[in-house]
Amino acid sequence: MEHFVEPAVSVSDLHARRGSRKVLDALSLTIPAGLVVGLIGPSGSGKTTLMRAIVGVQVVQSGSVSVFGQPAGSASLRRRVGYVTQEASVYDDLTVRQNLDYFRAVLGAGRADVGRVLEATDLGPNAGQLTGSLSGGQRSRVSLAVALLGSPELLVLDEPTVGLDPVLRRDLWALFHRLAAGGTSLLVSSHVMDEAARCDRLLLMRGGEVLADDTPDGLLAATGTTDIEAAFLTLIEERE
Ligand SMILES: Nc1ncnc2c1ncn2[C@@H]1O[C@H](COP(=O)(O)OP(=O)(O)OP(=O)(O)O)[C@@H](O)[C@H]1O
Repeated sequence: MEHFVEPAVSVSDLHARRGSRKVLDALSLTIPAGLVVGLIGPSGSGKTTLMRAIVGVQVVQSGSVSVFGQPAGSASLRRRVGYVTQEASVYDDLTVRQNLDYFRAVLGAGRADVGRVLEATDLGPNAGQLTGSLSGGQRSRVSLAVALLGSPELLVLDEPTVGLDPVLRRDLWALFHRLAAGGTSLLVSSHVMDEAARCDRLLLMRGGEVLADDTPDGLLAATGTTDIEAAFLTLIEERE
C-alpha cells in the first residue's frame, strides 16, 4: 500500500500585498514534513511575507495556505506551529528563565520544557541574566528557545542565524537537523547562500516567485554549478 505523508505546508496560487506593493504573485509550493527546508532569496524577495502567511498573520488577497491540512492560522494549529520573527519577541525586563517560564505557562507546556530548551539553545549559563542585557545573538536565541517550548511540529524561523558567530551557527544548524530527525518540520529563511547547502531542500525565491524547489544537490546538477550562489545566478540569468 502506498504511504501518503501529508505535507507540513501547502500553498496554492497565493497573492499577497504589503502596502500597495504586490509581494507574492500566484505562489504555489509544498513543504514536506520532517525536513529542514531553506527559504533562500535576496532581501525583499518575499520570504517574510510567505512565512507570515504560513503562520496565519498575513492578510492575503487570494489563494490558500494550509498547514497539516488545516487553514493557516486556525486555532487548532496554535500549539503545533512555532514562529520566530526577525525581531526578538521577548521581555527585556525579565531574565531568560522568567521569559521561558512565562511563555511555557501561556502555552501550557510542562515545567521540564524550560530546561530542555535552555540546553538546546545553549542558554543555560545565561538563564539568570536579564534578557535586555544579552547580546543580539543571545537575544535571538531566547526567541528561538521560546518557539521550541511545547515541541511544535512546524518551526518557521525567519533568519535565525543573523548576528551569530560561526560556531553558534554551526550548532544551531545541528539543532535544526536533530529536530527534523525527531519529526519536526522546519522552514528556515536566510539570505546567506552558504547556509543553503545545510538544508535538506531549498526554495529559492526572487521577486515573490519561487525560482527553484529542489535539494541542494539537485539544484547544482540542474544548473551545472558547484555552489548554491552560482546556481541562483544561473537561474536568474535563464529568466532574463
Ligand atoms: N509593512 C510593509 N508595508 C509595505 N511594504 C512592505 C511592508 N513589509 C514589507 N514590505 C515590502 O514587501 C516586500 C517583501 O518583503 P519581505 O519582508 O517579505 O521580504 P524578505 O524576503 O523577507 O526580505 P528580508 O530578507 O530583507 O527580510 C519588500 O519589497 C518590502 O519592502
